[in-house]
Amino acid sequence: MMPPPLAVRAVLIDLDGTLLDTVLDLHAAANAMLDDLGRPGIAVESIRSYVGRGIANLVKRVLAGSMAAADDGTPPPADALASFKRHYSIENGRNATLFPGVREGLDALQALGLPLGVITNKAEAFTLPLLQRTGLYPYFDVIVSGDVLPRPKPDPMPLLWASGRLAVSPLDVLMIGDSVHDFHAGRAAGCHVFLVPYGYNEGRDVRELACDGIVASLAEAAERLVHA
Ligand SMILES: O=C(O)COP(=O)(O)O
Ligand SMILES: [Mg+2]
Repeated sequence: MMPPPLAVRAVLIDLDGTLLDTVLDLHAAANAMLDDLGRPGIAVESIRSYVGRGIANLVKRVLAGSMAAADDGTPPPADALASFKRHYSIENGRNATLFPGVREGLDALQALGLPLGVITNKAEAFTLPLLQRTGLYPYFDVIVSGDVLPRPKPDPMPLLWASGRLAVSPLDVLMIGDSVHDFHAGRAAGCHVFLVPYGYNEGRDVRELACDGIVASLAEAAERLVHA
């Protein structure tokens, strides 16, 4: 049986793994960087699990071949990071695709009169061109990238800031994401949280997380909402 509809005043949505499948572009940039460094390439499946904590952490994980490389608090080597950024600025959006139900879902959310935002850990220099190239940019009233505030997801700061920009209480906001970072950021901000099972989540199953709903698509998320 369907749960009763959730009443909200705004919806914030994660980018990589929720709106767009960006893993092929990230994979191409990672392999071009490894080639610059004279190192062998990496499998696309590794990239899929390494996405989610921003580009500096992605580069560290690619160089180390390990998820844990993101946790040591050091920056990545400057030459590797510069190479990745140079290649990603060319690859960004080339092979990125909307997940099924994204456009229908965004149209339905707009039809409900809900303001929409993007909350991503991707750097702003890549977020804005990507949203423009994929035609999603006009849907959003606020876009918060990973490098525009002192603390990115899983900190609640980007969600609290976006809620303020939209002049709504975070308690009336739904965060839709694909990962444990979206879940923790949403919970800490006091937002409702829906998760999609088709994204990246660092290789783990989002069903392990006690969120307010697992939705197969953004279209299904929209069906479960009403405007408060
Ligand atoms: O880690 C990244 O670069 C972006 O990830 P996000 O859009 O899922 O926050
Ligand atoms: Mg994501």
